[in-house]
This record gives sequence, C-alpha cells and structure tokens, in this order.
Amino acid sequence: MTFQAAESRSAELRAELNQYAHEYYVQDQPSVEDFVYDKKYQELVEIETEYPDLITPESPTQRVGGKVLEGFEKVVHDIPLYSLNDVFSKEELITFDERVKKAVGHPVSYCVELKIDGLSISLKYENGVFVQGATRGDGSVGENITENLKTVKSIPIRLKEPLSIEVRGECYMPKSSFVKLNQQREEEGKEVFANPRNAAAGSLRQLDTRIAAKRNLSTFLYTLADFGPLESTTQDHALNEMARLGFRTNPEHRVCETIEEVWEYIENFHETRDQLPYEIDGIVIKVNEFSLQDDLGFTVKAPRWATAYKFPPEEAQT
Ligand SMILES: NC(=O)c1cc2c(N)ncc(C(N)=O)c2s1
Repeated sequence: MTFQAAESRSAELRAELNQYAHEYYVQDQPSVEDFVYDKKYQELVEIETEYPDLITPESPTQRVGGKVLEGFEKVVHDIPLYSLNDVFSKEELITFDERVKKAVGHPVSYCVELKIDGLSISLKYENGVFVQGATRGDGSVGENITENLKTVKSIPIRLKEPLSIEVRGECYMPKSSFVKLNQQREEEGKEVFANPRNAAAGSLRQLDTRIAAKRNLSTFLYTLADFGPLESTTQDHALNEMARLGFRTNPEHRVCETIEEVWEYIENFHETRDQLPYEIDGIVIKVNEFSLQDDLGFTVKAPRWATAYKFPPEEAQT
C-alpha cells in the first residue's frame, strides 16, 4: 500500500472505529458486532505498523496503554473541586430545602443525580483535545493520571467540537468487572479488592498504563467546571451539553419541582439500586438554575446550593 493510500485509509478507519467505540462505550448502543470492530482495528494496526508516522493521539490503538510512569505529578486545580454537605434523613433534606427557599425568596427546581461510588476526576480539553486528567486529591491539588485516563474507553480523546473546557465526574468500575477482576485475582493468589471503588482507585494508581487499560473502567461526567464558550443556564442543560460533546453522562438525572418529588426519587433508587450495573452511595441534589447557585454561593468547603443524601449503610447480610 502506498503512503497516500495508507494515509487516507487509516484516517477512514480511525473515524469509523472511534464512532463505533463512542456507540459502545459512551452510548451503550453498539451498531456493529465485535468482529466487525476487531477486523477494522486489526487493519489499522497493520497500516500503523507499516507507517508509524500515521499514528495520531486519538487513534484507537493508543488506548491500550504501554507507558510505565515513574510517578504521578501534582496538578493544581484552577477551579477547586468542592465537597458536598451530606444529609441522612428526609427531615434533614426538608431543612436543606427550607434554607434554600429562605435564601432565594421563592421555591426552586432541583436537578437530582445518582451519587456514583467511584473516584472523582477532572478532565481538561484544549481546542477539543483531551490534554489533562487528574484526581480530586484534596480538592485543590490532585495527581496527574492523564496516561491512565487515556485508556478509559468512555473518555473522549477529541470532543465533537473544538472547545477548551474542563469537566468533572466519576471514574468507576462496573459491578460485573469488579466480580471478574476479584475472581481472577483469587485464582492468581492476589489480595482481592473490598469494593468497586477501591478497585477503580487501585487501577488508576497503577504506574503501568497497560494495567489500567485492562480494568474496564468507565465514567459518568456531571460538572461543567470551565464552561469555555458554552452558555448553559441550568445543571440539567449542562448535562445534556456534555453528552452532546461526547461525554458519558448518567441517564437517571431528573429535574424535580418540589422536595417531595426529590424524596420519591431517593426512595425509588434506594429500593432499586441493586439492579444498577454500578454502585451508588446516595443521591446528589442541586439547585438547577446556575444563577441561583451563584446567589447561594459556598460555605468554607461546600456549596449552599447542593447536598448529598447518603443511603444508610446496608445491614450486613446475616
Ligand atoms: N463531591 C461532589 O461534589 C460530588 C460527588 C459526586 C458523585 N460521587 N457522583 C455524582 C455526583 C453528581 N452527579 O453530581 C457527584 S458531585
């Protein structure tokens, strides 16, 4: 194959394979069978092997890792990651709602979202390209885990638009992957992970990026930190924008007009969470309008416009 033919064919394959990967890992709606993907992937590997200069950062062949890092550099978050004040009962939730209504002077709508039990991450994009991924750390300083996050298939290497933005979310290990990983570790005589959160954290702390690549980690993004040119006015709209740009967002988010509606949502997921393919440890409730979030502001460590309802710890199965 001539270089020119290889150049156009590899560009075609990259676009096709990245679209298939978006459908599979982000939308959970694959449009082709695995063997179709694998055959095209193998063709791209052969072209890139013959012409390494044709390899690009967003080629799907770069998702498998291969770097062994010396350590993780520190990253100072331009926009600190906040913590959430927790509530543990309906009464405390109602107190939160009363306080919000008193402060803004009228009832507000809430965007409610599942609280994913994973590892908080921050993703930075420049002109649409993924340039840095970091852990939350203490909220102000985290660790640079870009190379490991590049192997997480649901994290877009290039957005659908060339935007410079920063988003935050959770990196987690699906329950099914957690069970398989622990079975494998038991067979290998290794210590098993206590829960999917620890398994996700342990995977992202690996200095050998090939290990993270094999851990089938996934993500849900939920915060637009640096909006860039985006003009969302509500949390609900921001979630839809993040999905439009290529991020994986959780489909269960809902706008509730009253705290009663929020409580129904909480009770529903408290009962049905075992059916979810990932672990949650509560529900996050945010004032939906960003202008009202700005009016309410923050306490020393947490927003006044959000709270996390934490499920009671599950009784140990006797
Ligand atoms: N500590 C935090 O601010 C948050 C933590 C989490 C979490 N673990 N899962 C989901 C959300 C969300 N949907 O906002 C948040 S927000």
